[in-house]
Amino acid sequence: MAKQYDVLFRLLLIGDSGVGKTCLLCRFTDNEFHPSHISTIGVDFKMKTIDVDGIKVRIQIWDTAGQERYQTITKQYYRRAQGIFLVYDITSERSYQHIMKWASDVDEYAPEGVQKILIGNKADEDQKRQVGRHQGMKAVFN
Ligand SMILES: Nc1nc2c(ncn2[C@@H]2O[C@H](COP(=O)(O)OP(=O)(O)OP(=O)(O)O)[C@@H](O)[C@H]2O)c(=O)[nH]1
Repeated sequence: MAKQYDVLFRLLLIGDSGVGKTCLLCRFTDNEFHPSHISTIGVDFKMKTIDVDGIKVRIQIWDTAGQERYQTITKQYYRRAQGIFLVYDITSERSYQHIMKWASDVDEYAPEGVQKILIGNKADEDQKRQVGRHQGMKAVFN
């Protein structure tokens, strides 16, 4: 049987509960959006294979629970990540302030040199924005 992919990347979504991590993942893998918030319990993952210049790249994205009570479990997944998305909600100043905490967890638990991307989610809710565009663009990582 032909190999289904050439390279595999393990990516991780982290951020406060309710910022929209699961929704980002569903949009990316299935192009779906669910308006309800069903909190992730522990961790979950989805995969998608994309073609990059003829190379089959399998992306395995781990979706973690933002709730404090699952953090002992979720931190165990940082170790194997090659890339980490740190997600906040532009309508929640609090979720943005917590990015510093999430970033320090990455420094502590993820491999050195892991790639980090900051995502300001819920961009469609601009009228409720609490985090300015420039604020979001300011470097929050070392
Ligand atoms: N308006 C708007 N709502 C969104 C967006 N993304 C997610 N939501 C809503 O925000 C709520 C939380 O989304 P989830 O994806 O479940 O949040 P989560 O970060 O995975 O939460 P936990 O699993 O508890 O960590 C849901 O009601 C979503 O419908 C977005 O881009 N725009």
